[in-house]
Amino acid sequence: MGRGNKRGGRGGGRGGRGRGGGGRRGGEDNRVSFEKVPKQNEKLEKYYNSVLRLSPEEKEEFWDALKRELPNSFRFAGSKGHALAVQKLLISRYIPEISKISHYDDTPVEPPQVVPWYPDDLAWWMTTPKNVVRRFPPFAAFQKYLVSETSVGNISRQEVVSMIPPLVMDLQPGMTVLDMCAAPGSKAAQLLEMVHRGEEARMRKSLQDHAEEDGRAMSPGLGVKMEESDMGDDWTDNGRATGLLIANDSDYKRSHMLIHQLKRLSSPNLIVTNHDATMYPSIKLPATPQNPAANRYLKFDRILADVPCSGDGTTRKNVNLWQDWNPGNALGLYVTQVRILVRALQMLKVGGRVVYSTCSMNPVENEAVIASAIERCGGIEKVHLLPSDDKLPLLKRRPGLKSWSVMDKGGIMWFSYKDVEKYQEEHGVTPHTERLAPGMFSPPEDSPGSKIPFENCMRVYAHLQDTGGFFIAILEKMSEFKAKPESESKNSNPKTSAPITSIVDEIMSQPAPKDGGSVVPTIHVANALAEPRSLNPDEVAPVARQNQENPTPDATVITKKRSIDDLEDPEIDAVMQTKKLKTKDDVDVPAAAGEESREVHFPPPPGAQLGLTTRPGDMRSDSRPQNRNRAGQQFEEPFKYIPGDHPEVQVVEDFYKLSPRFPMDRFMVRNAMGEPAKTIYYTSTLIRDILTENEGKGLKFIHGGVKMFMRQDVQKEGVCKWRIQSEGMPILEGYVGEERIVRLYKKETLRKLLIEMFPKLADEGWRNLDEIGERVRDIGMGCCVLRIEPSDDSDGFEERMVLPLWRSLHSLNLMLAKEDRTAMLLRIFNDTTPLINNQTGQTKKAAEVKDEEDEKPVAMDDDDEALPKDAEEDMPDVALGFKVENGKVKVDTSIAIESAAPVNDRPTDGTIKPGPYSSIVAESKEGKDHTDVKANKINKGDDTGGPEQQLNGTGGVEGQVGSSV
Ligand SMILES: C[S@@+](CC[C@H](N)C(=O)[O-])C[C@H]1O[C@@H](n2cnc3c(N)ncnc32)[C@H](O)[C@@H]1O
Repeated sequence: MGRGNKRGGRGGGRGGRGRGGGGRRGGEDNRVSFEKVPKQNEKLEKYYNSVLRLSPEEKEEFWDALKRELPNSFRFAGSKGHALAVQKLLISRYIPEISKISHYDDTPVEPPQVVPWYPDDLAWWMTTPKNVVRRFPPFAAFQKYLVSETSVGNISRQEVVSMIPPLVMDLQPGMTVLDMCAAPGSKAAQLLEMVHRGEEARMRKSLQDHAEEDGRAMSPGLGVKMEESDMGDDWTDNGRATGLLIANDSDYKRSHMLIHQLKRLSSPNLIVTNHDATMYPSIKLPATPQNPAANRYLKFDRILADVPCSGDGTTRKNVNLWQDWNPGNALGLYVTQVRILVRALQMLKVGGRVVYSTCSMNPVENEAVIASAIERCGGIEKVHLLPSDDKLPLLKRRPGLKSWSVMDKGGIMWFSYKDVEKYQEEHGVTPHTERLAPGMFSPPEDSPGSKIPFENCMRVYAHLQDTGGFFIAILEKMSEFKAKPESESKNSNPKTSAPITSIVDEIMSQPAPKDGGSVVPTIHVANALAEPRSLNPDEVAPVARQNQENPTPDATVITKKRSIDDLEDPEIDAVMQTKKLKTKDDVDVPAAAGEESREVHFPPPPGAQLGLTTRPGDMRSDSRPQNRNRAGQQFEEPFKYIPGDHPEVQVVEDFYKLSPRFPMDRFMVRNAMGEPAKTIYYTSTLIRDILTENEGKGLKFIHGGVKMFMRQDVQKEGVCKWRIQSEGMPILEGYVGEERIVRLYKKETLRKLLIEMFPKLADEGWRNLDEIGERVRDIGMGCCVLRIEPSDDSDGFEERMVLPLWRSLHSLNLMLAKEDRTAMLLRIFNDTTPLINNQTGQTKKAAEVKDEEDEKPVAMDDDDEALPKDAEEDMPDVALGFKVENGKVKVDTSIAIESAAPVNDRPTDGTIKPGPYSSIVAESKEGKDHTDVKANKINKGDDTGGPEQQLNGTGGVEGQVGSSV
């Protein structure tokens, strides 16, 4: 059921969404501004009218479609089972309602429809514009559902073409995957879901298989039949996913957007890094017992290179492109795009695949980049451009271009580089032609490049299925190669090469070791030093980039989905880094005399051993609160693993009666001391190995690990102060002993727990809690696991869920953030009852402050750029101390400890936000007094404060709704 035909652009039909009638527009602002922007650009039209070779009839459809606003699309995210459950609601509850709406203004309303080529009906789109859905009252319930499920990560508002690249990667669970340019992270989220595909079912099966050995009662939900095909092949770790996703972005702020996006998936198999992808560093792996002396480096099974591009496929969303498009944009990006793709191919395993994608239609950024990268990596014997026609058969697309012309900055079309050379012989290099390079042109007929099967690429145009424009190519590495230095490639622009380039080229062209390890960017600067010296690519990169790319205004092009403001940051950072890296102290350690090639890349900065790390973005080895560099970037706290026999781990093991089959050697903390202070994280083994092996080597790891336990001040002896976090729950709950389990079967009981915070247990209050009343009355204080079991009962659940519960002295509380409670109430009960907070006055007040903060606007689309509301939360922990002086709690920023307060309550600048502290005067190290904060009582860990405040009043709870393992 192709939607393209239904709405088919072509100037006919309704002329696209929102065009019918002349009445008042439903969504004013955006739509009006969309319609106001003149959709003409002479050069753009001239270029694509020529280069795409569309028939006159198709040209009309093409331009019509590009001028219409984009359909409203979304994807059900998370594990397949859970995504399908949320999708079912759309079908059963909301589509029937929307079907009753015939028109808004004069425009007919179509209910959402399935995107035909997306697997399992998990992607949907609708013609009614977002603004209408937001504001037209009959859509209110549907809008609430969208907002609520988006806020908890069950729905991703993503443009449909942006969903394509992950789908053609053939990513299997267990694989190692790199997303080189990942922010804001909608594709990375898809990739991470694929890394975890089948995990839920496998873990259930594994628990089932070991129930007897573990001496655990089986939950009814665990016995359900599972399709073998849903389980995948990743069995080596008791069903837990063993694969890995590294999501990277060179822009520090954007890499934190990425954390925000991906954190919702609570994956212990994820690392976020912040590197320039053109020189992505090699990642070391631990030596094997068989060959302890050999260096091993991580190579990837799959890499996504969704590179920065001119974005001219997004005119339907970024309407200003009509005004801003300029042929120089693509020319400015080509070099970076080729470098990213070459680096991707270097870091692949033999047999591994790179998917290269852009939202540009320009062959200079697409086919030309593919051809240039293949040429530099040794030709089509080394790298295959794979066919893609077997992928997503219902997706309408066109094959890649076999030949194309290039438009220079002035709008002149050139058919070959020979013509450019001839022109330049006569006129010299002009500003319009200076950026043209041989590799931007289609390979000459007699060259090896002409054998590249460009038709294997996918070109998606707006008019084919009413989408944005996109380009996708799948490349497979056939054997190892030594990449040609850029300066030796006949495709590069000879006029923009600079001597330093060869240094970078040499770094980037290191051959991979035969053992399947990866390239170590090690080079020798023979003339400069008596002994060979290794250089850190970060040292030379920005210089090389500047020399080579010779930035002009064109170099700061509009990369897709980025505002001009956003663009300035990386450039500034690069310059700042360049300046900084020129200092002697940052120079790499010389290799030992006589050593052939020492693999010292990204050395620990001077003083790192002493805990005095100062380089921007390095993993910090110190714990000083001096946590920002001049560019405002935060330093990262180190990742320190704690041994399984650590006393705190032992306490946890004992309190929760964890099965001995649970791996206790994957707990990690983020402070230099390596001591559990506030949060204990959990990661997969591979992530542990990577974070440990590369510590202090200059890799910019900015996120890794799932919060598993959070410290809680509890006054009663014998109560474990480590409460389970909802994001860690799916990983742990199957291993928790019966002593800490509460089973719930009735929807009505859950509804009470969701609506009412801190229901009282004392004074017979437990009687109101139906089937769990007696159990929660009798269970010991502290954290427990609430298992919501499915049953056939009319008041029973279809889906199994597991949630953390806190038993206080006199009350009980579900450890869920407010938006999670609200989303669950809506999803399970279609209930919008306001929440009741039984906290005492002061605590409640703090809760309201937090609620107000929650109201701040958030990006509604996962493709959108707005900094997420909890971006600050995503910032690395800041180590701060507190001291009591004259009866007042003061901040001592010189003390390097992890605070017991939730991270989002902790001051980062010497000031204090309302949090679980006493009435506080915050004081910075410099002794400056800050505003007196009306805050909560000191955390007493009881009904008068403590855990509840941290959970609902003042933040500290994040995570997924209804972990469903
Ligand atoms: C097209 S966007 C990526 C969109 C992303 N894949 C997604 O699906 O949400 C390109 C990204 O590349 C980043 N970028 C630009 N130059 C880069 C470089 N040299 N290395 C790594 N990332 C880069 C930009 O900050 C931007 O976030």
